[in-house]
Amino acid sequence: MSTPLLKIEGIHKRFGGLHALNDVALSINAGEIYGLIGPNGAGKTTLFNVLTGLYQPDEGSFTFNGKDLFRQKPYVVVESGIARTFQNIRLFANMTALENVMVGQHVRTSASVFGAVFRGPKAKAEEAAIAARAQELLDYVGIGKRKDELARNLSYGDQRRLEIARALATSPTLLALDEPAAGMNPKETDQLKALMEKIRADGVTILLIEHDVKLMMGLCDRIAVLDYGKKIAEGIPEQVKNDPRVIEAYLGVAPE
Ligand SMILES: Nc1ncnc2c1ncn2[C@@H]1O[C@H](COP(=O)(O)OP(=O)(O)OP(=O)(O)O)[C@@H](O)[C@H]1O
Repeated sequence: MSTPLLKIEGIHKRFGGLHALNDVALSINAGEIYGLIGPNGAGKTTLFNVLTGLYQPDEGSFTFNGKDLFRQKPYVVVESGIARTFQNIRLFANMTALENVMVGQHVRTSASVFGAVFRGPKAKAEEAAIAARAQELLDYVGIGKRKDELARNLSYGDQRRLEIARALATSPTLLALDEPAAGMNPKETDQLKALMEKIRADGVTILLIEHDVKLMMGLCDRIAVLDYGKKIAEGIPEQVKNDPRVIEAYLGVAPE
């Protein structure tokens, strides 16, 4: 079997007396769309925060693309090829859509601050290339015509697309999306599903948290279920949907 792209084992994260992640293990293969579901407070976002360096896990191991990322800083995680979006949209509200994506690219560019301030030919050429790439990414997610709009004036669905474009600007190998369909209407959700399928077809692996179970069942190759910080099930959507532990976790009662 090939080595997984991302592998975590024995991850624990405690907040005081609360055991938010309890011995969580999972591995994600390159090219997968891997879903993470579970009731409110199950630990999904905490796991994202651990995987992106925002939270330091107490125990465990974490490798990505052959590199040890256990307890690494967020910028190291991004440089290693993991990008994310947030459950609560975190855009620069008073910057344009284009500028938001340009900011996302700085992790992969080389011009120094000195060069940017004095705007030598190298800095100017690099800035033009960054703007062109940002425009490409806006086109890619379907909001190219809105490039000059301030982020705060975009519709909710377009803001979510812009967050994805900004994350893609770091040229990730794995894109982690925290509830990207939250607040979307059915049409926007369908468009988002198509966008995620396109991103995967273009070679980016996707890790996805989402409460929209129908979307998850139709989109994910595999799904893991968290409940009270523990992984209680993992498998293809059909298996997970019919797993008695999952039904109990969601409904609060054991199935008949
Ligand atoms: N920084 C923190 N300090 C203290 N407790 C936290 C912190 N972050 C998360 N928690 C707690 O950890 C538990 C897991 O929360 P988390 O946000 O990971 O759940 P979730 O599965 O993403 O939930 P939701 O679906 O509601 O977003 C919750 O009880 C939450 O209150």
